[in-house]
Amino acid sequence: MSGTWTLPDDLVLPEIPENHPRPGETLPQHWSKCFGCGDDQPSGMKMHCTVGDGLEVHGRLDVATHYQGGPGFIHGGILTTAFDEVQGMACMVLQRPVVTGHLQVDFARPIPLGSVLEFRARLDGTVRRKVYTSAEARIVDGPMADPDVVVATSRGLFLTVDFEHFEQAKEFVDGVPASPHGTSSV
Ligand SMILES: CCCCC/C=C\C/C=C\C/C=C\C/C=C\CCCC(=O)SCCNC(=O)CCNC(=O)[C@H](O)C(C)(C)COP(=O)(O)OP(=O)(O)OC[C@H]1O[C@@H](n2cnc3c(N)ncnc32)[C@H](O)[C@@H]1OP(=O)(O)O
Repeated sequence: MSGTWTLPDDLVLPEIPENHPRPGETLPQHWSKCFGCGDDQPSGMKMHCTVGDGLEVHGRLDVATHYQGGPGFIHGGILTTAFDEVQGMACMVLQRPVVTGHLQVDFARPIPLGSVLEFRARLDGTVRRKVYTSAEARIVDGPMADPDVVVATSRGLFLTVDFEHFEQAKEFVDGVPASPHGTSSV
């Protein structure tokens, strides 16, 4: 990673709640209209995440042709969105809503269309409402697949918020969500 990112010394590691999905199990979407994970968002990426060991979460993304940036390669914003999603999902263990405060991505290798990306994200610890996360991506299938090569990395700071944070925008939710506000997994 070339960016600056320093983890604080006083990080707290959360306990994994009894009702949290176990390793290998799928994490529920946090919001059905979410562009990253929602199954009621036709234009979205529909990413699914599973629980890994400890505080790790795994996600996959099929790099579709309409995710194109430069000719033949993924758009950097799409890759950033995928990191935002899986790192946000790594915060789900806290069982509180979070929003992204800061996200920094290093694009280490080009990622061609048709790739299948595997993401490994983790919650590194919390300080008060601040949630520190990190993640890597690898191409596990497709034309330039090499699961030993990290093609991108990300560091993200999330902030826990109250549900009221989303109340102020509820008028703007499009259509009728499949899982109404406040009845998602947490
Ligand atoms: C999207 C969730 C839907 C609801 C689902 C509900 C439950 C699901 C559970 C979990 C969610 C699971 C998965 C989520 C997956 C993906 C989600 C994608 C997430 C997004 O895509 S979300 C959209 C983009 N996101 C925003 O739309 C945020 C806009 N923004 C704000 O709403 C405010 O900006 C906010 C709230 C971030 C902070 O505001 P605030 O007033 O609450 O907090 P305040 O300023 O007091 O800061 C407190 C401490 O954080 C430090 N701090 C703050 N910001 C910092 C920064 N940028 N860099 C470094 N440090 C920062 C301060 O320095 C201080 O630090 P200290 O404690 O040390 O003093």
